[in-house]
Amino acid sequence: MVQTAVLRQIAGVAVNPAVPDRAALNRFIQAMPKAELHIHIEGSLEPELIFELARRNQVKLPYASVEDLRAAYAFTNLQSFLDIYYAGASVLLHEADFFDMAWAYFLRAKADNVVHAELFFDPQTHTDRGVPFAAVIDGLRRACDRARNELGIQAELILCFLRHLSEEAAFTTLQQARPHRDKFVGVGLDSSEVGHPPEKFQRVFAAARELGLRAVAHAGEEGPPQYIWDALDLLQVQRIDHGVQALRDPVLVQRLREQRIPLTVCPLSNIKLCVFGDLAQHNIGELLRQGLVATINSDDPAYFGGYMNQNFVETFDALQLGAAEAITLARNSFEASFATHADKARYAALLEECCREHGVEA
Ligand SMILES: Nc1ncnc2[nH]cnc12
Ligand SMILES: [Zn+2]
Repeated sequence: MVQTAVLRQIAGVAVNPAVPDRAALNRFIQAMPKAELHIHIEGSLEPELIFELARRNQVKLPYASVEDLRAAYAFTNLQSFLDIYYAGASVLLHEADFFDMAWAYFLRAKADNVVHAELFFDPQTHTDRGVPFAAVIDGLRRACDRARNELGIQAELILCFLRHLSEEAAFTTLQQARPHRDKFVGVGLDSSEVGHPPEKFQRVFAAARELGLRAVAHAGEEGPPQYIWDALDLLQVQRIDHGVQALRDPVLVQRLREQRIPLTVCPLSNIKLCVFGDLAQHNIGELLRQGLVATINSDDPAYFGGYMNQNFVETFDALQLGAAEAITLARNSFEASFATHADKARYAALLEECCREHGVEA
């Protein structure tokens, strides 16, 4: 049924006179309310802010200038990116630094009409350098609260364990997080995927679920479909981050479709990290045609060349997607979010209003 509905929508847009050209479609995408569910807040740290914080905190960087740093953003795979990403985060020392980083992201997200955002953060990247856990989470939480009050963006935090580190280190982090339980909604799993399968973190995810936390995990970014199975069965996650390798396993696709397990896909990230050769080869169109609850997200926008709307517009151009897919992706993002029922209803109403204003069939 779901698949039929998607196909009908896709068929509809090809002849939809309400969206006559790419420029009109881009205006609709720009205005469309959307949720961002896969953003590493440390990956929103723009080179300019890295240099400003380095100066403020007297941290020496191995790059002479913003341009020098940007020139180093030529990645061949996930690990080549992570090495630079962790180096960039070394300028974050104080509560105010975490606030400034997240606030800069929220201003950018507002410009893209993001109405709901769930931010990943990597506490171990900071606590391992001696930064107190409280400085990290309090700065981020303060920015989330201000985003809600001043920008109308509902924002939540998801604590990610670094999978290249040990299970014991993840347990220590969960312990540090316990007094701050009310400041974040879930746990995730990120960093180097291949060689660090979900099973390594089965017990720590069980402990997190005991605390009433939601669970998500990166799986099937570079790693095999089996990691997606294991994230679902062993970690009992509610969403899969990336998941683009799922199409290699038709039985897995059937499960994802039937259980409506969302995939938080990040097209520009996948190109920058060489998961696909170019956007025309990206499989997000196919994921939608297969009836999966796929969403579009920016991952690490300061490193990968674009925030939400850039991801949408470049992907839509390359794959010749239309308004029907844009609406499906926005709806999927709300469905996949950890928003309350009341907020989900409000987002749906905003989307309908946007469709009406742009003459697009909802
Ligand atoms: N794309 C990505 N995959 C895994 N870990 C990450 N940490 C930041 N970005 C990441
Ligand atoms: Zn990610």
